[in-house]
Amino acid sequence: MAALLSRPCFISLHLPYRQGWAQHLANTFRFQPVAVRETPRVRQLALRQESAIFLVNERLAPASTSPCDFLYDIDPQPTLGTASNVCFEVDDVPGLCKWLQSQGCSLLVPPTELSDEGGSVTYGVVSSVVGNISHTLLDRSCYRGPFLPGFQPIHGAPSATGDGIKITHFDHITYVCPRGGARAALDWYQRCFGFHRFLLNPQERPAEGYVLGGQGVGMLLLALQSAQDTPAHGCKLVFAESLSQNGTNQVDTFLEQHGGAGIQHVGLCTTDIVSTTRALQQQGARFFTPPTTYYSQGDKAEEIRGAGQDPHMLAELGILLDTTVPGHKGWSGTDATESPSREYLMQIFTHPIFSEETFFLELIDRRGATGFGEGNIQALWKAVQVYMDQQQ
Ligand SMILES: O=C(O)C(=O)Cc1ccc(O)cc1
Repeated sequence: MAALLSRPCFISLHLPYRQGWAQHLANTFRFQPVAVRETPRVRQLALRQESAIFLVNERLAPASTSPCDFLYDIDPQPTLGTASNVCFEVDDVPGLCKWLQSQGCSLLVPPTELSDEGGSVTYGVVSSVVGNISHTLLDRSCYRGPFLPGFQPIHGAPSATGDGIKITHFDHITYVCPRGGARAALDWYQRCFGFHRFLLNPQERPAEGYVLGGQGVGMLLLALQSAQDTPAHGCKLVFAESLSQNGTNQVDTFLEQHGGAGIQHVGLCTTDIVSTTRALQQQGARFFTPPTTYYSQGDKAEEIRGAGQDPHMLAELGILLDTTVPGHKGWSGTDATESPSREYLMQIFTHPIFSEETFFLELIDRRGATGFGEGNIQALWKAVQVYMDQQQ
């Protein structure tokens, strides 16, 4: 009985003492604070934009917390900033927890029922096989309140509407796995949670995964999609593993500075990346800018124009674009501009959110393309390299 999981209900972030990132998420990214829970030791704030919800967990005192201080989550020791929990809605929390335990998974919080005037929910927390990641399994089918029992609603907070920011849902969650660990993680999520394999690129061989090589990128990517989701709206899980020899890339740096495997980034789906990026930059969000050669290499400008976008505008904002053609074996650099039915995607990546070079956010605007393009990942890795050199 593998679980049938739907789209994530929320992604939970843990901040070290006195790192007020919740304000940034609200003021800069225009996530709307919808509910709060405060105890003498912790504050938990739920912020939402359409169906994307972050639960931001803060410590209110430097003293160590107990594992049960955070409701619907557990405390991921040590205390560095981390995105460590993904909550999925499920139908039968006790049945699923029992089955996961029979598969050798550790149950961190047994099935627990909580209620208030809005109704009742049942949740449990299990640990993932990847790093410090845990999953809250939640049945809120009998709950009508604004967020979850135990939280106070926040009314009247400003919404993003009218700002040009258009974020609709979580598109994907990318995990960094230790070397040799991506395949085992993929198998675990398929077996335990019923996720389906998803090929990221027309060139990907299912047995090998999407291997990116050359020009400084050595990485293996494998991806899954939850069983109930459609390709257009499903949240994917992406497992990244470094294959590179020199150990100074984005994936190895994550492992080193995060103290092990975990969630590296969350892709936020936007329906208008140009207006969203412009608005976020005006609010002070910092994004990686690709090398200037990105827009002048080969026939990139032609490819961008062929997709109906303006190369100068994308270059000014730092937005990346990759094209594919349905049924065609290549991605960017192919003869995509000759096809009327091309599919493409645009992406941009924020600087790391915490003081370590670890977790970041991505904006992704999919125009029919469901995977990722190698050209964009190469541009990101180069931009990160320049950024890290400047930090030293
Ligand atoms: O392009 C994306 O959004 C991905 O999720 C692929 C990816 C994985 C790891 C990286 O360090 C950079 C890119």
